[in-house]
Amino acid sequence: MERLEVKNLSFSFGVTQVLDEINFTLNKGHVLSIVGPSGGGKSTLLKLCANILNIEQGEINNSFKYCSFAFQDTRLLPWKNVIDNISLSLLAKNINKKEALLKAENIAIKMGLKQEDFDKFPKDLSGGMKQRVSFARALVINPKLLFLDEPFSALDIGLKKELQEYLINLVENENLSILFITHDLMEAVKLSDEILVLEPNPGRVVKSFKIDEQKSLRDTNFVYKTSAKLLNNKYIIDTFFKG
Ligand SMILES: Nc1ncnc2c1ncn2[C@@H]1O[C@H](COP(=O)(O)OP(=O)(O)OP(=O)(O)O)[C@@H](O)[C@H]1O
Repeated sequence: MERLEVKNLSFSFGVTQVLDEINFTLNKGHVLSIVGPSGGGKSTLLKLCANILNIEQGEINNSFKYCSFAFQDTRLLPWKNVIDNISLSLLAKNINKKEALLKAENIAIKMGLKQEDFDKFPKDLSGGMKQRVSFARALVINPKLLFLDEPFSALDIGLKKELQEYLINLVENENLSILFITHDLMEAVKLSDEILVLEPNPGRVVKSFKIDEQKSLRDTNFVYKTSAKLLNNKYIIDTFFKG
């Protein structure tokens, strides 16, 4: 079965150790969140898993066939319009231009973009629209593993809910797997099968929580209650409030 396996992973920037002996496994069709305070090494961990940074110590085995990313900072190419930004990853896979454009348009519509937006450049898009484009670009290749780094942080609650529900549908019905980095416990509770708490200086996993409730049934009440319970947990208190 496809999986992402992280074994004894440690990492330093120069003399500063950022991650210390991280271990976890993300299985197919599961969502694993890493939560922790700012500067704790969450983004570094995700970049190592996504092969954006080189591993120094430890091991990462990723057997998922197609992986893609969405970050808080959408990193759209400013000189390309909406559809060209989305279709780029397809063209990189040698899919012919006509088919790539059609696929890009289809996913753009699914992500709530309108035909009149297709020719716009990133500078003419709102933050929410840019994030829709970023998700479309990530999903157009039909990834099996999605790396998400705080992609909902700057979004209004309506768009956040819409994109989260879209992802939950892909996880539950198409076995999408997600490695999700966030400092928002409620987001993690809404989406995850498992939440790892990353204590900073250096980043170490100090606690893991499993959530069994079916994701599509996690309403606001469930998310509030579960988050409130976690906020009373010693490890969460120590990591977020005493760190
Ligand atoms: N390229 C870099 N060079 C040197 N130090 C870095 C670099 N990137 C990150 N760091 C440092 O590594 C530590 C962890 O940063 P990282 O961005 O991984 O944390 P984070 O938990 O994702 O934080 P946030 O939630 O604020 O994004 C921080 O002290 C940061 O200053």
